[in-house]
Amino acid sequence: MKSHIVISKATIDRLPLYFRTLRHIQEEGIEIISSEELGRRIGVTPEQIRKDLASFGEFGKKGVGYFVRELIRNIGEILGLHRNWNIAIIGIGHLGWALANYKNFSSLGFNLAAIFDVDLSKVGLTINGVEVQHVNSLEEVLQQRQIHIGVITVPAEQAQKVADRLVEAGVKGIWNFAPLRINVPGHVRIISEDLSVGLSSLSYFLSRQLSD
Ligand SMILES: NC(=O)c1ccc[n+]([C@@H]2O[C@H](COP(=O)([O-])OP(=O)(O)OC[C@H]3O[C@@H](n4cnc5c(N)ncnc54)[C@H](O)[C@@H]3O)[C@@H](O)[C@H]2O)c1
Repeated sequence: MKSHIVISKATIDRLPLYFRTLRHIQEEGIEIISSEELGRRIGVTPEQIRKDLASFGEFGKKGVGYFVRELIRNIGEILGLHRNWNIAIIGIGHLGWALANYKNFSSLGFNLAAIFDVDLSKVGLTINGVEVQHVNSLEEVLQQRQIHIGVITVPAEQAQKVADRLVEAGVKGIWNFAPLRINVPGHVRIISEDLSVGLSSLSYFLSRQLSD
């Protein structure tokens, strides 16, 4: 990778899209793909793809295209997906349950290694091969199982407290679904998802259409 170049967040956000699309292309048995065809499938311009990939090195062959297998490997390495990340889900309610059962995470190298909840009626259940443990044992289990990423799916009022415990236990990445801003120290990376953002954007565009 070209270390002196600052990569924009927009570029990094597009890489998983390239990765996912290339994997579908590979499943179709296609070995070489042009940036035009890749762009058509993803809905971005070929120039954008070439520019994004050029930030990380030289991929593809002029006049030939990208070698699909090689590009999947390269993008996977850029995204760190060649490592295996152990993840823990905290809060196995509606959303936690859905995430725990999402099979695609494991194909990307994310290993669901622990699940916690405070509700005794859920403790002891097995979900996607992982036993739900009481949140009281969070620190001990996180250390034993070398958890890298904590997924927060508890009610908002519990989320900061859970995040503090994750940080204290040594987790370096947090994927937060609770609808509030969570504070973490600088060495911890946090990504917050807000599903209402997508719906609100749709609402914005539909409102414009209706008032035209
Ligand atoms: N359901 C959705 O579609 C959705 C979408 C976006 C965001 N969210 C957010 O995700 C979070 C979870 O939503 P949900 O619908 O799954 O809620 P839920 O009430 O169904 O589940 C929450 C779970 O967290 C557990 N819990 C509570 N306190 C805990 C603690 N201190 N430690 C461990 N577990 C604890 C509860 O026992 C329960 O099992 C909320 O913050 C919600 O706002 C939900």
